[in-house]
This record gives sequence, structure tokens and C-alpha cells, in this order.
Amino acid sequence: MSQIESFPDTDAWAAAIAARLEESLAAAVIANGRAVFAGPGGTTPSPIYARLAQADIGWDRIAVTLVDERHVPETSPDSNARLIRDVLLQGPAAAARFIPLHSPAVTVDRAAALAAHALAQAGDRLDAVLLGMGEDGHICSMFPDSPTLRTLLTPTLKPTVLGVPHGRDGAAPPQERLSINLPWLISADRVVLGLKGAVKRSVFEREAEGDPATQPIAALIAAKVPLEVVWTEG
Ligand SMILES: O=C1O[C@H](COP(=O)(O)O)[C@@H](O)[C@H](O)[C@H]1O
Repeated sequence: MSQIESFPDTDAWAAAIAARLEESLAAAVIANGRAVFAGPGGTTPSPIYARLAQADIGWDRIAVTLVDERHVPETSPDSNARLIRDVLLQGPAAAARFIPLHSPAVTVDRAAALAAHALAQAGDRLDAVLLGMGEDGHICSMFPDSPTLRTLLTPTLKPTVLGVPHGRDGAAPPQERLSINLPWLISADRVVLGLKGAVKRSVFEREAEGDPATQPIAALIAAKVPLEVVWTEG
């Protein structure tokens, strides 16, 4: 199982994660003249994004995208793009190019195809990835019991973005979603999973021992994603 690194409080935790992402993005800009970062939405990443935004790392050479998104316009409070624009793409990081996963006025599958194309144009791998995890064990929009789950977790496909239908009969997710697939994470140089709280720690420990075909955390570990798990009680 992946080691869990613990930090005493949210400030130390967010600073440690932001420093790792900054280091990988700066190294990629120096080595390749460009870099690609992908991050999550949700309630967890804001303090990390606020710190990362201040890094002096040549943001005009960096493309920023999402690991997942709801199929909603950016005006929606549920939009992960809105969080990225409001918190990460500020200060020095405002110079970065944003690649949204959602496209307005098309189906979720068409939006996914457009995002897959835009991401492939940005590069053949992600230089730094931040992940969050829901208390049901989902990362990106890889939801337990979703009909797209097994495809998203298939390690041998090419890196892409898939549309995820909303769950039936109250199952998650309540809205259509878009998600990068496991092969994008396999190809990444660095993947940091930021966890807060005792519940998420125990969910991670349980999921890490699970079935790689149906449990995203187990799939990442089995596929040898370069995963760093960084936790604070919060
Ligand atoms: O639905 C989502 O949830 C997860 C976890 O969110 P959090 O609020 O528990 O931090 C997030 O990683 C994902 O990007 C988001 O779309």
C-alpha cells in the first residue's frame, strides 16, 4: 500500500503539496519549455491552489486543466472550472492557459471528445497532478457502480476524457460528469493525493486493499501511478 505522509495542520499540509506541484511544474518548464497541470474540484484543494498560484514558475508556459468536471456551465456553483479560475488562475498563475473539460451546448460525450482532443494537443503526459478523493472512494469522476468506471480504470487504453452519466435511483453522481482516465495518471510525472480528515484516511486505507477493476485507489496502486498520499487531520 502507498505510504501516507501526515502533516500537523492545513497550512503545513497545503504548503507541502503546493511546493511539490511547483517543483514538478518548474522542472518541466525548464526541461521542455512547457508543462501541464491537472487538478480536482471539490472542497479540499482551495488552500493548495491559493499557494500554488503565487509560485514564480513561468505560468505563461503552463497549461492548466481539470481531472474531472460536472457537465454544467462555469456560472454554476458546481463548476470545477469556476473554482480553478477563482482560486488558482490568480496572481502569477493568471498567465496560464486553461483547458476546460466542459463545453456548452453539446452532449457530455461530445464535450468529452473535445476535451480529449484539446488535452492531447497540450502534451502527451501530465507533469503534475493533484487529486482529491470523495468519502465514497471516488477520485476524478470514477464513481463506484458507474457504467463508465471499468473503462475509466482500464490501464491499457490511450489517455482520454470520457463522459460519465448521472447515477440512477439516487446513486452518485447526481449530474453528468467528465473525467480523465487512468492512463493519464499512469503517464504523469507526479500525482499527489491530498486528503483531509480521519474519515478520508480510513477510506483510503480500505480502498487501497480493494479490487483494481472497480476501486479507483486500488487501480492507481496496481498500475504503479507515481502516487504521493499527503494527509492532515485538518
Ligand atoms: O466530486 C468531486 O469530489 C472530489 C472530492 O471532493 P471533496 O469536496 O471531498 O474535496 C473531487 O476530488 C472531485 O474533483 C470533485 O469533482
